[in-house]
Amino acid sequence: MTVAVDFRNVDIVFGSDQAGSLALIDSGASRAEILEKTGNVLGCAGASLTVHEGEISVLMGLSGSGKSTLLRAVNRLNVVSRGQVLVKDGDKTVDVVTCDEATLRRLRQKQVAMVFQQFGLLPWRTVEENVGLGLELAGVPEAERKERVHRQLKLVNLDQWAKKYAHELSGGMQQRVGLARAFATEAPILLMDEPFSALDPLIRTKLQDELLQLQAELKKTIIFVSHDLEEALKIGSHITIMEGGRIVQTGAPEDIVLRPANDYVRDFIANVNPLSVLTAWNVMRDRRDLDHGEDGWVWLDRRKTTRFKIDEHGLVVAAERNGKPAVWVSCADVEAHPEETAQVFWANPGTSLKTVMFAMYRSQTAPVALFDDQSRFVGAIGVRDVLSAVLRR
Ligand SMILES: Nc1ncnc2c1ncn2[C@@H]1O[C@H](COP(=O)(O)OP(=O)(O)OP(=O)(O)O)[C@@H](O)[C@H]1O
Repeated sequence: MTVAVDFRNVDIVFGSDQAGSLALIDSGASRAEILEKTGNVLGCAGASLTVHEGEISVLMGLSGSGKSTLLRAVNRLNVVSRGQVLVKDGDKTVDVVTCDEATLRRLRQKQVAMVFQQFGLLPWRTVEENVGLGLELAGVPEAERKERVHRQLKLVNLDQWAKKYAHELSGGMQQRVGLARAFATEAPILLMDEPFSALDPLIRTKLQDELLQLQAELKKTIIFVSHDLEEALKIGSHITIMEGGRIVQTGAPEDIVLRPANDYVRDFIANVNPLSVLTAWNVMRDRRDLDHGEDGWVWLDRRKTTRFKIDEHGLVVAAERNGKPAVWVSCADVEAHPEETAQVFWANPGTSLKTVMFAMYRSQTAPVALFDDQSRFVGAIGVRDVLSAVLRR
């Protein structure tokens, strides 16, 4: 995987006593202590985070935790006090902290685009003129500019609105213009600072869906600031949780939900429904950890109600439930099957836990088997595995 942005031990201090503040950071001082002793504000401290190409990396945390500060280091809207911010620039890597002004200007025009919370549209310009602003500043000729602007407006379904002014559009539409403006630069890296938080919940959900659809096609690298964990879990490939200027945890959504690093993260996830993020993979027991009997038989559950006979290729050749022969059926077909005990449902590791639970419900709590892409048996999920994941125990 190619690295698009690499934050290495980034400290950002707002104020004039940089040396004094950095020494305090090194001694582990909190933001409040640094403020008291130096009068400076700690933006972020010791932040290390690697963002790979094509992922949506979400920075999450309470207000003032340092998310925007870190984000704005990527295009040097914030000056880094110490550390490196390495940004992929074609075949090279540029340290934004130390690069010269000309390189920075080129990065801002071609590599890194930004989408703001308050849309940041110029009211005296039409939609198309707003979308084309970055291209105009970069000196892109008019004909090419027009073509690129219209392509982007079409992408966000606003081509009919090209000649309107920002105030004639709803909030959701204005933010789509903001997205189109960022896309128009064709920059591979997008910085999004709470882009949807000024919108009402329904529009917000819709724009999140649209962003995911666009991302599936455009495959940008997106660093996205949010203070809403539901949003982070929905759109993030990785989530980084910040507290008081410091990163407290980075991981895939399910890592955060299953293994919160401290009480701060635990408080965040307290109201998250684990079913919205967990997959079969997160809760299964590996086949090696199951009870193996004779002749290739493996028990799928601790209660020993269900077992499979597995051949030397890892394929299932026979199944038994409550001592009687059973068939194995995909979870995807659960609705099509009559409720009966002589069947065992199977899923893939990527199947949602919700689907697995429904299959369990339909089979009087029988365990669910897991098969890989080649139909080999890889593990099983029993009721207890589900309960412990849902109860986070
Ligand atoms: N330009 C600045 N000058 C001085 N202090 C700043 C500046 N920008 C941010 N700060 C301070 O740095 C700290 C982190 O702010 P930051 O905006 O990064 O937090 P955040 O997590 O993005 O919060 P929010 O969700 O409220 O935007 C805050 O205490 C803030 O007041």
